[in-house]
Amino acid sequence: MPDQTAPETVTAGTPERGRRIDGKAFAAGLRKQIAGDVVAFHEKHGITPGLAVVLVGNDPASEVYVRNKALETHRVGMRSFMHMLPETTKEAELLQLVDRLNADPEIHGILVQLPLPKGMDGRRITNAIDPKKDVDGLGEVNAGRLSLGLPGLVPCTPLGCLMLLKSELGNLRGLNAVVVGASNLVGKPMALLLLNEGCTVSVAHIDTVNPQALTRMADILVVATGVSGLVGRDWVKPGATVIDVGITRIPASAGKTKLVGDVAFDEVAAVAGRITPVPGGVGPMTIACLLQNTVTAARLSLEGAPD
Ligand SMILES: Nc1nc(=O)c2c([nH]1)NC[C@@H]1CN(c3ccc(C(=O)N[C@@H](CCC(=O)O)C(=O)O)cc3)C=[N+]21
Repeated sequence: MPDQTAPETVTAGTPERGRRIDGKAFAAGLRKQIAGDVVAFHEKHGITPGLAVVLVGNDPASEVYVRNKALETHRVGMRSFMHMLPETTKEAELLQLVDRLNADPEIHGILVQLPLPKGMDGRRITNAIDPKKDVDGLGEVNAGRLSLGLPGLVPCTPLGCLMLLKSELGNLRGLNAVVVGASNLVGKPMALLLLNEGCTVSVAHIDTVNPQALTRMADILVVATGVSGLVGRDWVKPGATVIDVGITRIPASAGKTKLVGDVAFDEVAAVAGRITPVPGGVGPMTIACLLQNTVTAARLSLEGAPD
């Protein structure tokens, strides 16, 4: 269908530039589907999926974010259990809570908000979560499964990015994908997901010499560094699909703040084929995928159980 809003200077045959990928709308559609799955799951099994979110410490931004997760969990008909622990919580107490949540049959998904306060071993906590309830997909079992291309729970942010890419581009096989950032939370699992889809994948990171030389070859460019505005127009191949995972809060006018991504949106939109905005791109997809993983975890809880 022709785009009625396109400027008249865009004629047939001119490649599309800078189309905004609406993650917020996509996430809303996904939530509708999840709400339907939750009803069907309850009708079939008499079980309502439940998600436990644990926040240690009182970072106000994290508190808002954790409350949003709880609201969205209720909106799709699932149960939400919030645990807000003081900054002074001992690692052993947190491990005890995780064990209780592991054993609780009403809880199908467990998420411990990261980063944890200094002195706590995040790896140890993450690994203490039952792999069947690890809706963040960050434990060693699920990370290992992803690296082997086996089914498992996949980290929410990369999963959301992949959904957007598949809905925009269809089959990704053979495309050149470059991931900027190699974190365990986003960059590494993103690279593995793209590899499992048949992309030719490169990962640029903090020690990469001349990352632009790599990124300029990318059909798919995923940026997850936390460095706001890092990626400018000279990093991007004309027509590429750009996914901006970064979210940084910066001061704006009149004492307000605003969110910006790792990609310099306006200048990159002029060369990219499609691009996700910040806010309204990857962020809402992350939460929708968390809800989806909770339904998946509820299904996993039935495995091995009699019908
Ligand atoms: N165990 C763990 N898992 C996580 O997935 C995790 C975490 N810890 N710690 C913190 C980061 C951050 N994160 C975000 C998800 C959605 C938005 C989001 O919805 N952003 C909206 C804007 C929200 C606003 O206006 O503040 C948007 O981009 O449109 C933001 C940030 C998940 N994280």
